Amino acid sequence: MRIDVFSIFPEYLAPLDLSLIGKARRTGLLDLTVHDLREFTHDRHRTVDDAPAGGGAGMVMKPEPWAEALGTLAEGPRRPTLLVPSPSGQPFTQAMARELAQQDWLAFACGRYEGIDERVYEHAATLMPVRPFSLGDYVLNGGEVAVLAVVEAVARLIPGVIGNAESLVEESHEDGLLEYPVYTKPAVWQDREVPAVLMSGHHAQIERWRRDERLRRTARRRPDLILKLDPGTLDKVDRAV
Ligand SMILES: COc1cccc(COC(=O)c2cn[nH]c2)c1
Repeated sequence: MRIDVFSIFPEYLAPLDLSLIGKARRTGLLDLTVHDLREFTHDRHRTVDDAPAGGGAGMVMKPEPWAEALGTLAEGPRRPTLLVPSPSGQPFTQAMARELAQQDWLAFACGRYEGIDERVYEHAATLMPVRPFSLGDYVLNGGEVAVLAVVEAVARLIPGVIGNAESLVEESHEDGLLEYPVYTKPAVWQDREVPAVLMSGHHAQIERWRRDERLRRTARRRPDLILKLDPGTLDKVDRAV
């Protein structure tokens, strides 16, 4: 997979050189490039923002640098999907992560200030699919932190990026339920015991306990997810409970 990220703070994306994502880049599994948006400005001050039309607080990102930057992605016939972190974007979910992990080429535009001139979205949409997305109902100072999260959520689903693929099988939100509680040694810690079933060696009982815990935890913390479960999952869990 190829990934291009455009930001006025490229150093914010330095964590993508670390750990499993860094290794995937070094081994060629992931072809990730971070671009400084200011490379696409031509004035002495490398200006990327200006006052909002209609007044109001803050600044808005100018269209020209973005158009030039995104234009470099449209020189050939192949085009990326452009993802734009934004408080007014479509909620990012594990399902979206799975969908994006199937793509060959993703691009990310990191907004700052009050946002990017709306005409950039309109112009970009004539060149490639454009998908504003939100990590949640809160406001960050810019898109870089959201890009770190989404690149990690997507890249870890690419075969070979994380070692043991089986840990991808049972994952939170894979089937709409939250994950069961996990334990490790010691068996007793500060007078707190690991649930006996997990020490029993009875795999069927352990599996049933884990399904029960996933449903219990989801009902308690995310009742909204219970209502969205597809019938197959509910039946499976019903049989288990
Ligand atoms: C596109 O313009 C802007 C402007 C300001 C901040 C940002 C960064 O995104 C978020 O703040 C966000 C993403 N998910 N939830 C919040 C983008």
